[in-house]
Amino acid sequence: MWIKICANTNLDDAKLAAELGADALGFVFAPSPRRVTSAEVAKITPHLPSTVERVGVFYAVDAYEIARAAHEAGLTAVQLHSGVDFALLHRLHKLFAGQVSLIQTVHWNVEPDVASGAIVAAQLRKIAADGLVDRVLIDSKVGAALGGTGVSFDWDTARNIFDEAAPELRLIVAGGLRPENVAEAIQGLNPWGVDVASGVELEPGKKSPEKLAAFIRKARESRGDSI
Ligand SMILES: O=C(O)c1ccccc1NCC(=O)[C@H](O)[C@H](O)COP(=O)(O)O
Repeated sequence: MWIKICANTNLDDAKLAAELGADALGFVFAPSPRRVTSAEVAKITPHLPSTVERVGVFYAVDAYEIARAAHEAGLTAVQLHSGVDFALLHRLHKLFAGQVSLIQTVHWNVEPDVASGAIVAAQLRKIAADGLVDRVLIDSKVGAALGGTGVSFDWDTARNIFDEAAPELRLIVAGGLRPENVAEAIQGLNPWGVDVASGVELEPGKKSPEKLAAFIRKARESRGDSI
C-alpha cells in the first residue's frame, strides 16, 4: 500500500510522516490555505530520506513554471490537480525526461445530481489510452474546491468503476480519508495507494502526530503490510 501524506508545510511534520512510514509527501503549490513556495519546500526536501517521494501538487499552469518549481524544490513527482490536460502532460513528460514522475488527478464531483461515476470512468479510459501516466489520484470536488476538502466521494458507486474502467492504472484514493475510515476505503476500493491532507491535521497546515501515526498504521494493517 502506497501512502501519501499531502499538504505538508513544515520540516517537523514532513520528517515525522517519513519516520512513521509514509511513502510520499505532498506539497501544495496550488491555491490553498496549505500553499507553499518552492523556496520553502527547498528547505525541507534535503532533510528527507531519499526513498520518500516528494510530490508537488499543481493546477494546470505553464509547463516551464512547473518544471522550474520542481527543480528548485527538489521534487521527484508532480501531481496535476485541475483537470486532465494531455498537452501539458506530454510537455512535462518531455521536460522531465524521466527524472520527475507524473500523477494525474481526476475529480469526483460530490454533487448528487452529477453523473460523476460515468465522467470519472470516461476520464480513466482516456488516460489509459493515452498511455503516458499510470498513476491516477481520484479526489473529491466540492463546489469549486478541488483539494483538501475533507469530503469523501461515493465509494459504493466508485467500486465497480475502479475495477472495470482502466485496470492497468494505479489508482490512488483521496478525499475525506481519516484514520477512522482509511481501512474501509482500502477494503472497499482496493486502490494502489491512499492520500490524505486534512484528515491528519490539527489545523490547516499543521499535522497531528497521533492522527498521522494512526492513519499510516491502519492503512498498512488493512493490507497486511509489515509496519
Ligand atoms: O490540500 C489542499 O489544501 C489542496 C488544495 C488545493 C488543491 C489540492 C490540495 N491537496 C491535494 C491533495 O492531494 C490532498 O491530499 C487531497 O486533496 C485530499 O485532501 P483531504 O480530503 O483533505 O484529505
